Amino acid sequence: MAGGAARGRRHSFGGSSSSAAGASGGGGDVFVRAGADNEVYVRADMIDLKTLDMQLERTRSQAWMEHQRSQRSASPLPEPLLLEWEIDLAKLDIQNQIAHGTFGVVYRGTYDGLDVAVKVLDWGHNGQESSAKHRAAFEKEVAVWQKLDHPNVTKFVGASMGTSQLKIPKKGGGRAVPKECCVVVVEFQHGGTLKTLLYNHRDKKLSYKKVVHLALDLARGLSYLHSKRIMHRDVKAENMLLDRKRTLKIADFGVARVEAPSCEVTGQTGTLGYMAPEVLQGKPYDHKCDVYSFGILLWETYCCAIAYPNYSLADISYHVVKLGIRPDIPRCCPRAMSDQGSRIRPVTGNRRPPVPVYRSGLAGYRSEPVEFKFEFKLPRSTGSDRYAGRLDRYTGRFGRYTGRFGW
Ligand SMILES: Nc1ncnc2c1ncn2[C@@H]1O[C@H](COP(=O)(O)OP(=O)(O)OP(=O)(O)O)[C@@H](O)[C@H]1O
Repeated sequence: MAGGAARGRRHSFGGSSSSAAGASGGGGDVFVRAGADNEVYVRADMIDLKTLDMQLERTRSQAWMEHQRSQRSASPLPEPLLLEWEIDLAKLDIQNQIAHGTFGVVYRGTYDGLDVAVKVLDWGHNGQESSAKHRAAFEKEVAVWQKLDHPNVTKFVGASMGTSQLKIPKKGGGRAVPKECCVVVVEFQHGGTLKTLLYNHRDKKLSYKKVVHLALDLARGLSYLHSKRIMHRDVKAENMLLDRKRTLKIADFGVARVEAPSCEVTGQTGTLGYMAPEVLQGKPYDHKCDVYSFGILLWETYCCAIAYPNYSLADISYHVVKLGIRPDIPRCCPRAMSDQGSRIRPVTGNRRPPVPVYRSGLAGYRSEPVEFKFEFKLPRSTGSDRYAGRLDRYTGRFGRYTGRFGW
């Protein structure tokens, strides 16, 4: 009460205390009574302003905390914190189904207004152990993909590690939506897969210029991945998507691995025809296995055909590993792409002349290990030396594949 009075009348004190009468205490008293109504005043010279300010501050902060607490209890549950890559399901609109993958369904949709492909993963009901394994693989895929940013790599938008709140329209048909599903959202690519493009050109082949553009896109994308120490391990036509301008984008990091420095991995991962001999044999391998697959895919892109159609694992292993057979390069292939004569050298140490393997065809294939360099120049007709220059630069990085690659 006294404090309140003190605050309320502080300004009126002025020099009035000297005229105050009827002091209630000795010279040290703070309070004085004055006037007929015995009003209580405070002696200005005795007020400890510092303590008063501290008290005031304490009261104010208590009131503020009280206010915050009441606000919190009035509002609904706090928003859960989203991880860096976690999608906000409220912004996801799933539309029609576009494909069935091995472990789920791919839908088209939008995320926050962006055209996206939504991969809803379903690992079946093969027991908790298998599901945990797949989940761990999925987490790895997300961890690899979310950090990537390159024009030739499909852009990762986000993921959800397990949700029961997906709204999937029934009309698409297909499998029932699993109760708890993991979801990957990536930028939608409007041009379909490279596999479809090659199939559509099985009769009328792609122009050479287009082949080189696609090869460059793939080379740049792979080179970027390798610079981040990532092996894709499943380079194949199905996993290459095209945008509206037919720029190639590497997709599907399901089996991609981050390569530990100076470390090789084992395990047969990939797709038969694209697997490097060392992978087929179950030997240790590193990022060079992608270079081998790149070569096979380059051949497929040029020929608009499948490298080893209808081969079983046993057939491919026998032909590729034991006989050292590789796809035959057509004679019509421009020398700039096919003639690796000056680039293929035995790495056995003896300086024999370069081996123009492709000319002799499969019958004359030399099986000694060769150093293969993807180095081709555009012919003048394409009117662009720029690409040749870039490709040369890229070649430097890719030029160390020393498997049995005998074009
Ligand atoms: N970003 C995308 N834009 C457009 N279509 C896509 C996209 N991602 C995937 N698809 C389509 O979905 C198909 C399957 O996708 P994806 O290969 O990622 O699934 P998957 O389950 O990993 O399949 P698999 O393991 O059999 O290779 C692709 O072939 C393509 O047609």
